[in-house]
Amino acid sequence: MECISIHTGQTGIQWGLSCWDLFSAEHCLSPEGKIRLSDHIFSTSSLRDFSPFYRETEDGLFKPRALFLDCDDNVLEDPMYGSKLRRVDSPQKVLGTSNCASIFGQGLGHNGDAVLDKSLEAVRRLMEECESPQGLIWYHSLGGGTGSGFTTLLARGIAREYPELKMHEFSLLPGAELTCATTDVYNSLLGLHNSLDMMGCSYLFDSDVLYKTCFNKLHVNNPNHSVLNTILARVVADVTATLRFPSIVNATMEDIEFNLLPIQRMPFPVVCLQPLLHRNAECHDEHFKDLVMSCFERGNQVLNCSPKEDKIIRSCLVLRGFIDMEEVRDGLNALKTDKEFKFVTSFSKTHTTCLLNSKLVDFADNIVSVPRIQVCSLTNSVSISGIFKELTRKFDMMFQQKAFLHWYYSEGMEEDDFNNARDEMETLLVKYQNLEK
Ligand SMILES: Nc1nc2c(ncn2[C@@H]2O[C@H](COP(=O)(O)OP(=O)(O)OP(=O)(O)O)[C@@H](O)[C@H]2O)c(=O)[nH]1
Repeated sequence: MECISIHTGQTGIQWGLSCWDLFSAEHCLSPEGKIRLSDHIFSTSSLRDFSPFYRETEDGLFKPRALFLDCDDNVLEDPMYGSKLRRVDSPQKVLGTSNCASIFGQGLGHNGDAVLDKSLEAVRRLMEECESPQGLIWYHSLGGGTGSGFTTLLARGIAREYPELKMHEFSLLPGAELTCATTDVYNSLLGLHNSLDMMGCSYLFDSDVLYKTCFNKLHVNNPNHSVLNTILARVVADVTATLRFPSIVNATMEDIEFNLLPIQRMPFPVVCLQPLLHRNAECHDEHFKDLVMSCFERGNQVLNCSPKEDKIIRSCLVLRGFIDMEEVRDGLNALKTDKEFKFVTSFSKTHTTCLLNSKLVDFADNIVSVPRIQVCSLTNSVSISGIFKELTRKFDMMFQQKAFLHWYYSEGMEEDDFNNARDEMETLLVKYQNLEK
């Protein structure tokens, strides 16, 4: 069951390139796609593990089932990401000539249109190489015009042609620390409207929270995009591990939706990865029980929320590395008996767990330590509604002033597009409110 990854806009491409560095290391592949036999003998992965995320070429190389799409080609100018993107096969990348100036309307409108046909063609080519495609996994920023607007345009086009495909996404919410456009707020809300319409599962990340994680936990004083992307790659590698390696739980995109997201149009689990330490930090061999409990603490999340403080709809833990079963039993018992967890009991009373005996590895440019065991929690919790409330508040402030709307209207968008996105967000907030009662 193959998954095709689609990386849109500068963030989507750069973050994606970091992810593929790590995926390749975990699957014992060289950057060119050759199997590293020496690594492979000692790893727990087998050749059959490649097929969901890699296609085999006629000359025996394993290449990512991935597309790198942008309305401009600025990423080529970046010394590190530019050289990595040049190595990607031409049919797997489509780069236009003008960026969307952080306007959703430009990605949805003429700039997006300019690269739409070639992008759809590239999707068709990758689909033809799949035996049993299950879906698409998107990577993008919600703040950028391409990441929000073009993602929406292309997702609609693909859904028309392949309505049976599942769609999941990794989306970066804008932050103030590393450049931020005033139109970010509109783009994010309009982009989230697309998430509600199209995505079966949407993992959100907050740039500012990641930035603070760098300062406070990794002690990196001046984190650039490359640093943030290696952290994001570590998290994504764990979230996708059940799709990439043999797993009993969450082995398909459909399983993930079934296990984690029982309510329609509420596709937002909160992700947390533990431990997350700088690679040069003194590494304590942490006990599984402590790692699991720390997954629910506010300061360890990738979003500014705390899944434990509000009701949990469903929750799932992905455990990786070499895990002692005694340790696991101990940890899961502590979790089960912790009275602080509040569940929406019509959906769940406890956490689901999947164990993956896949080896944790180092990769190029990585700044995070590689521990013996790693825990990633995926929690569908009411606590994420605080993020949407804050975004809506900022949106309302700008929209009431009609600030910057002419940049969107000149691309053919209308007031109703904004009203509809805002109404959908209100419906979502009410649904969360009702669950908390
Ligand atoms: N984490 C991370 N953030 C990035 C990266 N590149 C840009 N950003 C941030 O993403 C936001 C803008 O999104 P981009 O991805 O640059 O925009 P885009 O989707 O290409 O859209 P346009 O530039 O409007 O065409 C800004 O807040 C940037 O600081 C990256 O590689 N990693």
